[in-house]
Amino acid sequence: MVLCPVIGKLLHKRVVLASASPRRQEILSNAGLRFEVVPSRFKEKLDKASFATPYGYAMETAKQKALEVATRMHQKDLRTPDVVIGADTIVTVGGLILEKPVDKQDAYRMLSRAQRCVKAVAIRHCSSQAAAHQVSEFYEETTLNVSPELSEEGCLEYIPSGEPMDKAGGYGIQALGGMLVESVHGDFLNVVGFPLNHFCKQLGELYYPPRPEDLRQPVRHDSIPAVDTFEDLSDVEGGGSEPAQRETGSRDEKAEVGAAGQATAEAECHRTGATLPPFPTRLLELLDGFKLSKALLTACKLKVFDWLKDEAPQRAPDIASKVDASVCGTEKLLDVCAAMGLLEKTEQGYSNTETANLYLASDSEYSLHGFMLQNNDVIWNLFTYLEFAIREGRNQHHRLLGKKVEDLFQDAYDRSPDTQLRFMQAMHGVAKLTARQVATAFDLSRFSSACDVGGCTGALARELAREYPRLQVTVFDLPDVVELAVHFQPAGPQAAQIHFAAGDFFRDPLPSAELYVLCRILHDWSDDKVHKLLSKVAESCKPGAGLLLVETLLDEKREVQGGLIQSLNMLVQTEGRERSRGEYQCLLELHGFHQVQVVHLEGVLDAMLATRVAP
Ligand SMILES: C[S@@+](CC[C@H](N)C(=O)[O-])C[C@H]1O[C@@H](n2cnc3c(N)ncnc32)[C@H](O)[C@@H]1O
Repeated sequence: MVLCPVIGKLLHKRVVLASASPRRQEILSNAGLRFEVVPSRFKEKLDKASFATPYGYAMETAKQKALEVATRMHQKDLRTPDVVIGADTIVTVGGLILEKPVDKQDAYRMLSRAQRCVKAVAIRHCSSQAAAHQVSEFYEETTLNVSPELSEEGCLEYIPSGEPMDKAGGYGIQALGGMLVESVHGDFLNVVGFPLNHFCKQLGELYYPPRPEDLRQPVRHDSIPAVDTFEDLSDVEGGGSEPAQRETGSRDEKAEVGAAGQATAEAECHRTGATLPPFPTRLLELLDGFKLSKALLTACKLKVFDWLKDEAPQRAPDIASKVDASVCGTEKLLDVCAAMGLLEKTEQGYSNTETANLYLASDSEYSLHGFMLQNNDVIWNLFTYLEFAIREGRNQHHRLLGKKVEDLFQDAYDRSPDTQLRFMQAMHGVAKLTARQVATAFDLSRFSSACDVGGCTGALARELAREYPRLQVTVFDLPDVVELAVHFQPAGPQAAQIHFAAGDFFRDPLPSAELYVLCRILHDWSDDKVHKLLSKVAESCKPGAGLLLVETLLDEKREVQGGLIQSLNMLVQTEGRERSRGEYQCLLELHGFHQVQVVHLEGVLDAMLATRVAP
């Protein structure tokens, strides 16, 4: 299971680890990364004196390792991998790179001082042209403190075990030497084999905008002192009792083998407060997400933001009496709303933020209040059955309502004007936010008539009419929707361009038009019904007619979470699903619509325009 979403970004890429280190491989594959192992043959003979810092030396070595593998693979099978990961490890004391101890005195000198384990990592993003490769690089540094009680005597007792004599830094942390380490400051996995946390953050910076908590731990370049002299490192870090290995595995890898030893179990034994894993802030935020949503929805349901709109700040008891709720409960709710950035809290009391005035008050022009209520009263309840939805692979209306639901729109909701109106308010709020983008995604000026099939309140029709003053738009929807649509139609010059027609798009003829619009319609329905509806639209079209489709395309490059949540939403709520661009393209072509153009809109929607060709 891939827990770290950013690792998932690499799942469909050809990733190569330029290292034979078993510990490094274990850490990366435990994190869910899929990769091939191609150990680098780069000879670690760079002139250390030409680098200002040990970090610089390690970094260049890591980069060269990745480059050597990328080049060799390209030459060998003419297929450059997508990503090559190279790494190099050094251990320093007082700015000097440690070698294997030359004698027991040297071993004692090394053992009795704090050591820094520095791992440099180069992530090479390959293209077919080597010169165009991009390299992201970072290093991670972990300090190992040896127990101050460590006596020369204790140390000298340890040295004859032989362990320190072939390890860079003088001991193996997972072996006997772990007894000497009192604390580890920094990433423990960095010492074991690979700085997984920093690696994920680095990928996150590439694939997602950095989150504030990702930036919390400062990079510590300046904590690495300059180096005066370096010894030849070829014998260092090797776990060096097997010099023959040096040809195939790098000193870096052997350092890990030596350091990591019998990893996990012993790591547990030696774990102290300083070696605890990072606090799972993001995970706990995710866990709390449903409580925050419910607080937002409850504040909307109680119309808190209506009472505070354009008003002077009010105190909790005043609001409590207006919303008919307890003072202690209201105060807690208001405080959470303030923490979420929806209210401002001052000495004078609480007031709406701009966001609340714009979107959460029920009478604002771009109000999402209806959408919030739909989420609170219907979708929330459906999501309590998410586990069943996942197990059964279907929506959960039958469980919520305790009856069989054949047609989502005609059977699922009770068709009382109140619930119908709430649904329409929800659709209206979202449609108003996106209608302008939809209306302007393509040049539609060649059409003189349009039919918005399932056009609900006419929010999109209005924007189409505004954008194209000679366009006549018919909104086609179920009879009870058309009846209530009057509540959403403001007067204005566009009113004369918009007409409503009642009917069932699966059964009744569609109004004739040069352009048909299906906005957020197809994703509600099974493939069978999608074919049925597209056949009806195709039958109603003359050659040259247009079909404007607005949906969330699953495979488009966008902020992933929104599209995927929408997909889950469709599973829980509808008979349908979100589909990929390829799937829609096939559907359109099957029904005689060609020349498909796609425009990505802000948020999760995409618009596709296709032209009906002669059958
Ligand atoms: C998800 S809403 C989308 C509304 C609007 N297109 C938008 O993007 O805001 C689906 C719309 O299809 C309408 N609808 C559902 N089944 C229908 C049917 N059989 N015939 C006509 N309209 C239908 C619903 O009443 C609703 O207005």
